[in-house]
This record gives sequence, C-alpha cells and structure tokens, in this order.
Amino acid sequence: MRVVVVGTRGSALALAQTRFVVERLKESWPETEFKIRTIKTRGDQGASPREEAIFVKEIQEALLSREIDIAVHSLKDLPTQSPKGLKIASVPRRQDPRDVFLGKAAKRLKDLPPGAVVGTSSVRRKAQILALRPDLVVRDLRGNVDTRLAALGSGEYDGIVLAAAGLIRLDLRNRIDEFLDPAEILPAPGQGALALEVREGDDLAEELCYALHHPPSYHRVRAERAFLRGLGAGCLAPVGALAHVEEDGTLRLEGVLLTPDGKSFIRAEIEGDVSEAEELGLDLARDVLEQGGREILAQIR
Ligand SMILES: NCc1[nH]cc(CCC(=O)O)c1CC(=O)O
Repeated sequence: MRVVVVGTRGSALALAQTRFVVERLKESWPETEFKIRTIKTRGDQGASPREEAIFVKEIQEALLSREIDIAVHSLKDLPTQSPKGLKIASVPRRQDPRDVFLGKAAKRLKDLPPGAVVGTSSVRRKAQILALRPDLVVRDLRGNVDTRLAALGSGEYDGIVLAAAGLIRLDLRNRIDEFLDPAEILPAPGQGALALEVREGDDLAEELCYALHHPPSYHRVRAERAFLRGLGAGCLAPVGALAHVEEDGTLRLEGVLLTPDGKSFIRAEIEGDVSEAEELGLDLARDVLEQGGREILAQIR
C-alpha cells in the first residue's frame, strides 16, 4: 500500500491547515497511510502577493517532482490557472470568509478616532477601509499571523485587519474583536477556503481528496475566482468578492473593484443558478468593467 505524502509550507497556519486536512483524510480512509511533509519555501504566509505566488509555485514543483502527492493551499493565494499537469482535486468546506478587526484603541473599526493607524497586508483591505473611513491611516503590515498580532501588541497600530479563517484555524478566535460586515468590506476571492491539489492522472490521490469535497464551497469560490479572472486585474488590484449558495440552488455573488485610495469603486451583484457559477462570475466582471471598472484598472496600471 502506497504512503500518501501531503505537502505544505512551514508556517504555523499552513501546518494547522494541513493537520486538519490529514485528520479528515484519515477518518475517511482509515486503511491508507498519510504523511505530512513541509516544503521549505523562501518565505512565509503574509508576504506580498507576488511572493505568495512564488511560494505556491515551489509547492507545486514538489507535487510535479513527486516529492509530495497532495498539496494543501489557501485557495485565495492560488493563481486562477492551474499549471500544466496539476489539478484541484477538491475544495473542503469553507471556513468563515470574512475579514476581522482586532483593536487597541477601539473594539470596532467604526469606533476608531480620526487619524488612527490601521495595519493590513492587502491592497484590497486598505482600499475598502479607506472607502469607509477616509480619515484613517492605513499602514502596511506583513508577516505571518504571529508577527501581526505582536505588532498590534507593541502599540505600533491602533488596530489590524486580517482574515478570520487564519485566526480560527490557529485557535485564536478569542482575539477577534469584530467580524467585518461583507456589505462594507468584501473578502478576497476564495478567502477562508482550502484547495487540495494533485497531479493529473493520479487517480488514487484524487479519489482520496474527493472525500473532503464540499460542492457549495466549491461553487462559491468558483464564482468568486471567475469574477477575479474576468476583471483581468491581476493580483495587485483591490478586488473583493463573496458568493453564497441558497437552499434552492441560487448563487448570489457580490463583487467590488476599487482604486487603491478607496476614493472610487464599483460594486455590483448578480444571481443565478449554482450550475452557472463561472458564467455568473464572468458576467459580473463584465458588468463592473462596463460601469467604470475599465477606468479604475487603467488608473491602477
Ligand atoms: N495571504 C495570506 C493569507 N493566506 C491565507 C490566509 C488565511 C485565510 C484564508 O485561508 O483565506 C492569509 C492570512 C490573511 O490574509 O490574514
């Protein structure tokens, strides 16, 4: 019997995610032996989007070279196009997709005094925070979750914004002061979801992963990523998206594209049947581009 090697990078969050996945895999396939291998990437979670893409690639290379058989990724860090020879075998049930606020001066983003300093690592968060509160100062805050919590503790920031999912997976839910309302701050496409990636043709690995597949989560992230792809905005533009699937099979997708300073933005929504998740994402992107998104993208470039 083959030992199945599940690979990830070495950050605390990546390891927590991978342990969780391997536990579920073992429950589903008690006869199969799974092993975790951490791949040393040159960086850690919370790097710049460009760097994140390089780390993802290093994991994908380990998959292609058969060093590992299943890769566990944060879906939002995964490029919308799979490399040749690899495929996403499953998307497990999604964790809370929202961004959260952790405050020092106040426990809600809205209650921060004018001029307060907010730390965040993403252009999307920065633009949406400024759209809501142009009087705040948003400063870059990178590094893994621990680094960011330490920066809040040391008093450099009056508050920080990060993904709920990372904190929850690290058992730090109690540090969250406020879940930001997606009506005001839309998360990154795919935020809170994992992707299990395998080699094309490795039917065993694919079947093992499929036990964890959660179709509603998959449809949601497919719509959100299609929206991102349809904008053709790349990873540096402030783009947010969030889809929901209702009991009756209706998928509702909201998306936003902003200028980096948050001064202008186009926000729109669409709904349709869940079976058309990708088309809905692409249609919404077309909508946003036509409503002024093209000008915003031209401004960013
Ligand atoms: N780019 C960093 C990153 N990639 C995945 C997560 C955790 C949340 C998730 O799974 O979406 C984080 C941290 C953050 O954005 O706060």
